Amino acid sequence: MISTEDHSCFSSSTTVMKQPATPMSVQPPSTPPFLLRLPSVLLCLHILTFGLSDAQHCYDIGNFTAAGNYAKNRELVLSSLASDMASNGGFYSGKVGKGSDVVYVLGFCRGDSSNDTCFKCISSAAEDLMIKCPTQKAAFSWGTGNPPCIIRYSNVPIYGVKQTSPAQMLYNTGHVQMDQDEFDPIWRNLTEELAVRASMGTSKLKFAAGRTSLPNFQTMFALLQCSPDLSSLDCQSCLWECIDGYQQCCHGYQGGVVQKPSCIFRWDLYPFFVSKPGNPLSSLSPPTAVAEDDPPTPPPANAQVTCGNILKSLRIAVAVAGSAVLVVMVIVSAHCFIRRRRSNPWMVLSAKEEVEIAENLKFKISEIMDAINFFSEANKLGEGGFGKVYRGKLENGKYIAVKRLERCSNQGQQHFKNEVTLLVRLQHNNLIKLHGYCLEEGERILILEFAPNASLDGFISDSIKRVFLSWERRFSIIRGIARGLLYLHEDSRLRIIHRDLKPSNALLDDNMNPKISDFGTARLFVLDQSIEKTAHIEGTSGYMAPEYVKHGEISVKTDVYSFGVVVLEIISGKKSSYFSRSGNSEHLLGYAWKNWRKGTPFRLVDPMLNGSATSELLRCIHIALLCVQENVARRPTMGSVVLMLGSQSTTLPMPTRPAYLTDASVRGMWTSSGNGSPPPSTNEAQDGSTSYMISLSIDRS
Ligand SMILES: Nc1ncnc2c1ncn2[C@@H]1O[C@H](COP(=O)(O)OP(=O)(O)OP(=O)(O)O)[C@@H](O)[C@H]1O
Repeated sequence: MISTEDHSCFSSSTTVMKQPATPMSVQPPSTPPFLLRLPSVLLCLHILTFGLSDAQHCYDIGNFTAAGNYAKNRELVLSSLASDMASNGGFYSGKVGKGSDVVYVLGFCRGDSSNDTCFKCISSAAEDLMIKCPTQKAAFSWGTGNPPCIIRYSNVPIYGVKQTSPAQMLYNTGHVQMDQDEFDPIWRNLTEELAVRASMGTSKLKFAAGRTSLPNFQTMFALLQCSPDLSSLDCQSCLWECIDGYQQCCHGYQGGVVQKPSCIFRWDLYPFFVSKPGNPLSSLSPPTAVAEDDPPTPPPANAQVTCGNILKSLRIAVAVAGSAVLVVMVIVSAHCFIRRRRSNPWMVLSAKEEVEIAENLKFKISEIMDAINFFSEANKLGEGGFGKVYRGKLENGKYIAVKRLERCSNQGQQHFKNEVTLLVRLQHNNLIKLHGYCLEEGERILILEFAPNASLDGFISDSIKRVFLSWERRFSIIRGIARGLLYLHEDSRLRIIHRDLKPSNALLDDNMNPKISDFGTARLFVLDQSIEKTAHIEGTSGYMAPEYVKHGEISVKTDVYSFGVVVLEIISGKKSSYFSRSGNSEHLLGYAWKNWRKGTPFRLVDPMLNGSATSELLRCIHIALLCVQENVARRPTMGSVVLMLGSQSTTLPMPTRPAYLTDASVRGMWTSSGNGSPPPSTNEAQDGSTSYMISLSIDRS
């Protein structure tokens, strides 16, 4: 359980005095803890003397009379809120009264609260609200409990309404004790991944917490939560604002809190949240959850800044100056605003900009119906595991591809969320663009950039269309796919593993430029994490790396493996499934390896490529074989692949034996494993390849 001292330094000067001298595990071992803490405690006290903002905020939208019905209704709704929440699992939304006297209320506790702490936090916050906002028609409180809780009431409906101001920010006055440039991407990856996870929660709980290791042996912990009534998009944008807001005000410090009426964010270098078996923290990986009995240790010192109130706080701070330390703090705080963009030059969009984009992306169902002629078969481009894809034309003449997800599938719901939340933030010439989405009338529709030449798959498996694939074109497609994957793995704001790279997910625009598509199975990854284990295998036979199929291990190298298979297919003009279908039990990778070993690699090459640049071809076979090696560590990263493809002079290491699983062996493994896994759900494509979805019983230890 979190001690009261943990919260104290952020919110109460009395409890700051009680702050125990327990050394934090996050401090460098060589420095005596009291020396490290001393200046920080001084800072903390100094900052706290200029006054903290209240945990409550009374909105200035009108007053009620103390003897009127609104007052009675408010008292009724607030005094019963704690028990209403206790019986509703920590989140409650309701209303009391009629007409102009109706009072709407909403409350939620932090996801790691116990029933007891939740109850206490809500009860005292409700009481405080009645005292501190005696006649105001709308107000909210972050509570004074630890963990905190949020209450809002208003005379207008608030369920599902995102409220992001005012915000409260607090930061830990200790500084990050490692190279900031090395630290920043790790921080961003953890917080951004948790923001996505939290936003994908349920209508009862949108909460994610986790941790990641830092190169200096410290551990970073973060927790993000939204009011569960928010939509995923609203939740995510609220959390992005918290993350960006923290960066703006407090970049460089070693912990902080950003609280808004609709969402909260906290991070630090010590375990400040509680994980119990069975609560949402336990199921998060990566980052891993903190063990239940990890003692929550207080930070060395903290200070507070109220966002939206920052300038006010700074003015007061200057007024109580006399303390050189405060002046330094002021300068540093002001400096943070300027530093943020400089420290994140690649952070192109702010959270606000992203929300605007998400809003602009909403399409009306009527617009889509007009564009694709009411889902007419004549407009159908193809069909995947989760629904059909149609070609359409918007009123402005622009062509689009409309992906309509099956109505009934839960899995489809997850895929839909995944595609929207990822695609909205990805911008690269080799990734398909998201033009919009539609969620009307029970439909889940993605409006995508239209690729006039459809998928690479259609060219490889069609002996007539394949003629158009000269070696120059194939090589340019290979390089384009490599660049798209590199962007996903290393260059975008997020680390993304695609998990289902295959020729049907490489679409071709009118210049035959490849665009990676289908992010339904894509997975966000934490930067410093090399391997994650998943119990949910999704992908297509022939393209999935063996360690992923057998053990659920995902890493960037699983995509590298799929890339290698795709390159061999492009070079050979044959699908990996071709060999097993033609009665020949040999897999494409086995065939390629055998000929490589025998010194006859050109046997693999599509006869249509006779006379093409042989050294380039040979180099591509070589690179592809490096990508599909059994030894995961030996497979190159996409960064190395792009380099190797771009220069004929880079020396390539010798490939070792590839690993592959035939379709039959995948099926056999899953049906006879006896590991309790259910049989895979499959979707057999016309070409004979099979898409798999299976939940494995894997050992997560
Ligand atoms: N943006 C697009 N432009 C043009 N054609 C497209 C577009 N998106 C998809 N298609 C076509 O629709 C087909 C189905 O696409 P979808 O992404 O739904 O599934 P898939 O990748 O083929 O299979 P799976 O869902 O099993 O991975 C594709 O093979 C392609 O031919």
